[in-house]
Amino acid sequence: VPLEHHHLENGALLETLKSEVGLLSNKSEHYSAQVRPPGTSRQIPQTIIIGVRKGGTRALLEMLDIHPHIVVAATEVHFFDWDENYVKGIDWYRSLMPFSYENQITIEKTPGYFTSPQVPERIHDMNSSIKLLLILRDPTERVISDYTQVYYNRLESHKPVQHFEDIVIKNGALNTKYKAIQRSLYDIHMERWLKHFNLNQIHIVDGNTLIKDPLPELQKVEKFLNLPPRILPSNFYFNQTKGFYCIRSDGRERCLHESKGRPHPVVNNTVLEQLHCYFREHNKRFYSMVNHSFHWH
Ligand SMILES: Nc1ncnc2c1ncn2[C@@H]1O[C@H](COP(=O)(O)OS(=O)(=O)O)[C@@H](OP(=O)(O)O)[C@H]1O
Repeated sequence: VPLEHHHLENGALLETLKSEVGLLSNKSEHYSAQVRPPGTSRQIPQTIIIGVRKGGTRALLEMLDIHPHIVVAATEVHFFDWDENYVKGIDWYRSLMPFSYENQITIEKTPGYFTSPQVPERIHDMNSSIKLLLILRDPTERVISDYTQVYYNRLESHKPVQHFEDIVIKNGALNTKYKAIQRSLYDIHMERWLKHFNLNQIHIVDGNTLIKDPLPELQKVEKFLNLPPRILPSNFYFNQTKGFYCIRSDGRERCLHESKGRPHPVVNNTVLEQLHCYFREHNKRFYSMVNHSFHWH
C-alpha cells in the first residue's frame, strides 16, 4: 500500500474519490458517510486492543496508526461489552470500521473489554485465532489515573467530587470494592482471558515503558503482528509542555488530547503503601500467569 493511501481520510485522496459516493449499497454506508476508495473494504478487526482502561490504550492505537499496514477505528466501539451493541450483530460491528486495503490490518480499541466478564468468549466466538493487545501499567498508578478521569468528568458535569483518600479508605481499611481497584486486579481478569485464548495470542504492552520510550514497545507489537518494521524514531518527539511524547507522521505533528496525561493528585504515602501491599500478591500471580515480570510496586 502506498504510504499516501494510508490515511484514507486525507483531503486530496478524498477529493479524487468523491465519485465513489453513492456506489455503496451495503448498509455500512448508513453508519458512516465515509467515501470508499477503490480496492478497499471494511474489515472486521484482526487485532483488538482489549484494555486496560487508563493503561495507555489511546496512545498505543494512535502510535500504531503510523504504520502503513494498519488502519484504526476512530472511536471506542463497545461491541463486545455492551449488550445493546452486541445484539446488533457482526455486520454492524464491521460497518464501524474504516476502509482498508487487503494487506492492511484493522485495529479497534475498547479499554473496557479486558475487565468485562462476557467479552473473552464473545471475541473467541468471532475469531478464535485473533491476536489481542493488552496494555498495562502499574496497578496503583492505574487506580489514580482512573480516579483522576472520573474526578474531571464529575467536575465538568457539576457533580460533587471526593478526595482520593476518602474513596479508597473506608473505616480505616482499604475499600477493595472500589471499582478502580477491582479493575487493577490484572490476575483475576487475565485468568478469564486464558480460559479462551492461548497466552501467545495476547501480547502485553508495558504502558509505563510506552510513556517513557514508545518506540521499542511499538517494535515489539510490529513483530507480534508480523508486520515489517515501519515505525521509526523520527515518528516521535518529546513535547516539553505536555510532558509526553507526541507523534510526527504524514507531515503532521500531534499530541494526544488534553485529557490524556493529566496531572495526578498527590496521594498520602500510607494510602499508597496500602495499595502497593494489596496489589503485590495479585501482581506476583499475574507475572507467573504470563511468564513475565513487570516490576510494579
Ligand atoms: N504519549 C502519550 N501522551 C499522553 N498520554 C499518554 C501517552 N502515552 C501514554 N499515555 C498515558 O495514557 C493514559 C490514558 O490511557 P487510556 O488512553 O488507555 O485511557 S482511556 O481508558 O482510554 O480513558 C494517560 O493517563 P493519565 O496520565 O492518567 O492521563 C497517560 O499517562
